[in-house]
Order: sequence, then structure tokens, then C-alpha cells
Amino acid sequence: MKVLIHETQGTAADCVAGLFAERLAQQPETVLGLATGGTMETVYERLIARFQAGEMSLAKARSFNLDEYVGLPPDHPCSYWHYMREKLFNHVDLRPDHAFLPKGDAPDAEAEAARYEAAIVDAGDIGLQLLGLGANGHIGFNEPTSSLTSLTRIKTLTRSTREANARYFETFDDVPRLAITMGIGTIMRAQEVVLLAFGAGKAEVVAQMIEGPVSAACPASILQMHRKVTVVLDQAAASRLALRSYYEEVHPEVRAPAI
Ligand SMILES: N[C@@H]1[C@@H](O)[C@H](O)[C@@H](COP(=O)(O)O)O[C@@H]1O
Repeated sequence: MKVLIHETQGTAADCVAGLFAERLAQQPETVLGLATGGTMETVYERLIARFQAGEMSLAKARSFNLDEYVGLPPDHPCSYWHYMREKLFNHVDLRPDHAFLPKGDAPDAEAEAARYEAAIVDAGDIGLQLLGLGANGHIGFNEPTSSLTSLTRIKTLTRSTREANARYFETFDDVPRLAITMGIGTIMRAQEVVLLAFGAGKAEVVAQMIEGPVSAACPASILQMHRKVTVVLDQAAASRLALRSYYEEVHPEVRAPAI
């Protein structure tokens, strides 16, 4: 696990966008695993800027998002489909028929989860997976106690996750109780993973993920078992790490090291 500690969120997001651009330059047909949430917004802004500057193209790439709320159709303003169109897809050259998310309004959500897992396998699995981190250690919507070998399936969201995401909905009761999410096993098959976390609110769970035991109580801790992970943090998110000397401090004048 490579841990990069940036002075600011801006340089951290830039670093992640840089890793994407590098990977796409080497392998334009990369299968990307994409994430939602507030943390990703700056990353997508930086990716769009690189695309507009002619430095990066997604024309040959494909993408699979981690998750979607059960019950929300793709045009629902709180759906992750909507988020992705607004924050990224509408602004870059990724082909619409190459961008995939689970269908939240599928009549049979379980069958949809199985279909989505099979589609990822058919695509040859994820090449580069982008992850955020839930305050309770979830990745995708794999809440604590998720099987560490799980595949794409339906998960019940914890109250704390629904509360954290309530800011996107009119009322707390509008936040769906279920989601279709890539499993932890699905994520672990990715060739390369980049996880990004910002802010003091994530500091405790970042320390558990990197320095704690591998445990379903903190699903992100399974990344300790992945062969190619980069964790990109700002100073606040890194503030509870004990083994500081092991990690790389990234200063603005230093180019982020390649993984
Ligand atoms: N399903 C998403 C996760 O994929 C994301 O990592 C998490 C953190 O979001 P934020 O970046 O807003 O803290 O939120 C949601 O629960």
C-alpha cells in the first residue's frame, strides 16, 4: 500500500487525476471503476480540465461505477447516474454506451446485481478502480460486516451512511435503504486501486484502514491485502496515522511519484 499525504485537497485531487491520465495514456482502453460522493467532485473537475486541455481522452475507455441506490431511476436527481452525468460524463469523451452503473429501478434488483457482476467479468474486470471511503469504513456501499469476498449484490445501508448521504436528498426519509454495490471481492479483482480521503472526519477510519487489523468491521482494511493500492490523503485525513515516517509526504513542488 502506497500512502501519499498531500498538503491540500487540491494537490491530492490533482495527483489522482494524474494517475488516471497516466494509466489512460499507457492503456487507452482501460476499464475504469468510478466512485461518487463529495470527495470525488474535485477529482472529476481535474479530469475534465485535463480533457479540455487535450491532455487526456476517455474515448477508448469503459467505466463501471461502484454502486446505485435501489429504487432510483437513472434520471432521478439523487441517483448516482445523475451525479455521474453532471460531474463527469457530460463533459468528457467517454462513449455513453461505454459507461455503466447498476440500474436502480430494475424490476428485479437481485438479478440486476448478478447481471452487473457478470458484465464486469465480461469486460475483463476493472483495470483502475477509484474509491472514496465511508466514515464507517465502507467502500462502495459495502457496509461494516460485509463479506470480504462478496460480489455485486444488494446491501442494506446503515443509519449512519443514510445520514451522511441525506444532504443530497430533501429529507432523511427520502434516502433509500438499499443499494446495489460491487462487492469487496469484485473490487479486490481490480488490477490497481486508488483510494482518496479528505478531512478530519475521515482521520480515524483512515488509520483503521491502513494500520488496523484486516476486518469486516472496517471493510476498507481488506485493501491491505491488495497488491497495488495507492491511498491519497490530505493532512487532516492523515492526522491519526501513527506510523507517519513510513508514508510519503507530497509537497506541491514535488511531482507525485508513479505507483
Ligand atoms: N457510496 C458512496 C461511497 O462510494 C463514497 O466513498 C462515500 C463517501 O462519500 P464522501 O466522499 O461524500 O465522503 O459515500 C457514499 O456512501
